Amino acid sequence: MSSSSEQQFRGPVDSSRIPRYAGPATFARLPRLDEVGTADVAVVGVPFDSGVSYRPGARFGGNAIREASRLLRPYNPAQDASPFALAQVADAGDIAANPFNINEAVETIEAAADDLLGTGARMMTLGGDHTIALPLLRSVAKKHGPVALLHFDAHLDTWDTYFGAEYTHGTPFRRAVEEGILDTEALSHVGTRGPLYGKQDLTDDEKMGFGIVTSSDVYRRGADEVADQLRQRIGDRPLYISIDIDCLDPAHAPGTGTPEAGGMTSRELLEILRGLSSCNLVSADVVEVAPAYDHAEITSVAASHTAYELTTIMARQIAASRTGK
Ligand SMILES: N=C(N)NCCCC(=O)O
Ligand SMILES: [Zn+2]
Ligand SMILES: [Zn+2]
Repeated sequence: MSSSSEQQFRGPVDSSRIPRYAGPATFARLPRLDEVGTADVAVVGVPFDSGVSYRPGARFGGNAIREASRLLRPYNPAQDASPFALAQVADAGDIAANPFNINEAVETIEAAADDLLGTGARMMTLGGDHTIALPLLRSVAKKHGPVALLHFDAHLDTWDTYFGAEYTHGTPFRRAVEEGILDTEALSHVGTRGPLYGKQDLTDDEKMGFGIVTSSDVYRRGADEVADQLRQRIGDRPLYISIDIDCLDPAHAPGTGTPEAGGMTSRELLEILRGLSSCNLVSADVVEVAPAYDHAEITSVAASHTAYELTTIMARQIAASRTGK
């Protein structure tokens, strides 16, 4: 048997031989899951946006991120790692969720996530609107128990209901706390800003256990200090990172459904993520990319690089646990 250090994984199409704009788009031009059998990290799309409260269109986000990811290269200097050589990363295609029935869609997403996690893969999910974080977290918690959550977003997404609906893109984390699937000792929002319905929104959120790092905090304190603080709060708990692309300023991510002025830069987001590379990241999502409002792929490029950093964190940890380091 070959030693683990000699393990070969099928990586992206070689862009020096086949131009990167040729052929169908998978994330980072990686193989499809059915081409490799099983994967350590499964990149999966969830084209669902029936939970939005304002502009629709995030159902097209996953494929826009795949298209924008054609330019990613195999070596990530910021984390000194070649993620696709450290672990098998593959594109698992899309979860087909019912656009006309939110409750059924939530069940479908949870069941499909159970199947993927059941193969031993970690999930790198491309949304879709933020509703999808709830079924993904349910599935992750079945495997790991209540998880630490790092939630990058302009919004709290801990509101109660919209028009009486429990499952929407503004409510997934309140439901998750109610269901006991989050570790309430380690919950943080990052990038929060913008007007709220009332001060009570903040009181409720704090009662649920969330800490808040606003986008102004990131600006004033800097990415390194913020990442240090988050790392201390998370410790070695199993961690889920959920990234609503509207955590970025509309200048950095115009293609999204509920934009708010005064957000983080994409550089700040990527730097914070790199500062979390030692955390036990069990799965992650990038949601709320709505390409109809995008220009020149600004938003989907930012989202593809975000997913690349998250994938790199997971691949490094998988490789380290394989070699026992
Ligand atoms: N973009 C997300 N996930 N949530 C925004 C909800 C904002 C609102 O309609 O009040
Ligand atoms: Zn948001
Ligand atoms: Zn959100």
